[in-house]
Amino acid sequence: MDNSSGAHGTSAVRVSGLTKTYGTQQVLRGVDLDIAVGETYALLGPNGAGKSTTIEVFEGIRRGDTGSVRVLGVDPLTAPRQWRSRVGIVAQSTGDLGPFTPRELIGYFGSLATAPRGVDEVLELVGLTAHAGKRAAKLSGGQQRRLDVALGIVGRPEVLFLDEPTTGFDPEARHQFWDMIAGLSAEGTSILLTTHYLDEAAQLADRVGVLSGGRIVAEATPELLGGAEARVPVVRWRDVNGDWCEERTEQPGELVGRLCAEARTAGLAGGEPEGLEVRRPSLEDIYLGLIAADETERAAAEAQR
Ligand SMILES: Nc1ncnc2c1ncn2[C@@H]1O[C@H](COP(=O)(O)OP(=O)(O)OP(=O)(O)O)[C@@H](O)[C@H]1O
Repeated sequence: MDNSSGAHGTSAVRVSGLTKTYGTQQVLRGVDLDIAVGETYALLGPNGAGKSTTIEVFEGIRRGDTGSVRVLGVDPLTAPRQWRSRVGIVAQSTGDLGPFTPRELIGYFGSLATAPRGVDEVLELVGLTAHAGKRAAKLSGGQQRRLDVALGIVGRPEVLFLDEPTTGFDPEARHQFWDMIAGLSAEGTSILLTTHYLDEAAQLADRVGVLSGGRIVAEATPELLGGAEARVPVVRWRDVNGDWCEERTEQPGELVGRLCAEARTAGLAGGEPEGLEVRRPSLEDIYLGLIAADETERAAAEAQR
């Protein structure tokens, strides 16, 4: 059924020109995405950028206005019933799970799938074994989120959509989650996740895309996002007057050597420039820079109208 061949081989998700307007607010202005089978893709963007809207269109629970959407080669809106069992969904918020326990819920969701994972295996994968018999409503926020993830993966989906999956997780749970996702990815699962944690995107994603102003404004591997220029190290120090100085340079060692020589000449204690630090911009710095640049560009375009 899936014969769509994208830039990275066969596509798990292939979207072009997706637009969506709520009332008078145009949220998506032409989203293009091509996620390969087996790829893990992190969709980043500020609050309200339209990440959940995009994912909901891919899940077939929301209708885009225009554009072409194919998930596993099929239009989610007209997909046959068996397509659903090939797609796993972890929405941003889950409804009331009633009086049931994780074991019962995982068992029930698994019974709807053609080749489900075992209930104990799933409980173990999401770290809920010790809470398998508690009522879902009595679980902590982080434990309920783990249960959401469990219900999304029990059917052994080929494509997994995760909308802010680790919100509310403690650091240990996030690391366990990352290991679990790495395992699913190694099994060949295609994964699209949204997250506000840039370390999570760097850890998990083969590629990241930045959604801003209704479009994907940057897309690359986490190591290459924003280009080489954005990764130039930044040297910060206080000058002899105590004022903060900052310089971006490809040769931080050379600059530091010069600053040390100047500090010695000025007779500073130990010949050390005060407050000296050399930093390579993190993925978060680069992401924030891309968002700020896009907002400035859009404001300028708006002002010219
Ligand atoms: N059903 C709806 N009706 C009207 N407006 C909506 C609806 N759903 C979302 N919106 C609006 O569309 C915009 C995008 O929302 P969306 O939830 O897709 O963003 P998001 O990138 O997922 O944000 P967040 O990071 O906060 O989860 C927001 O301004 C939101 O208020």
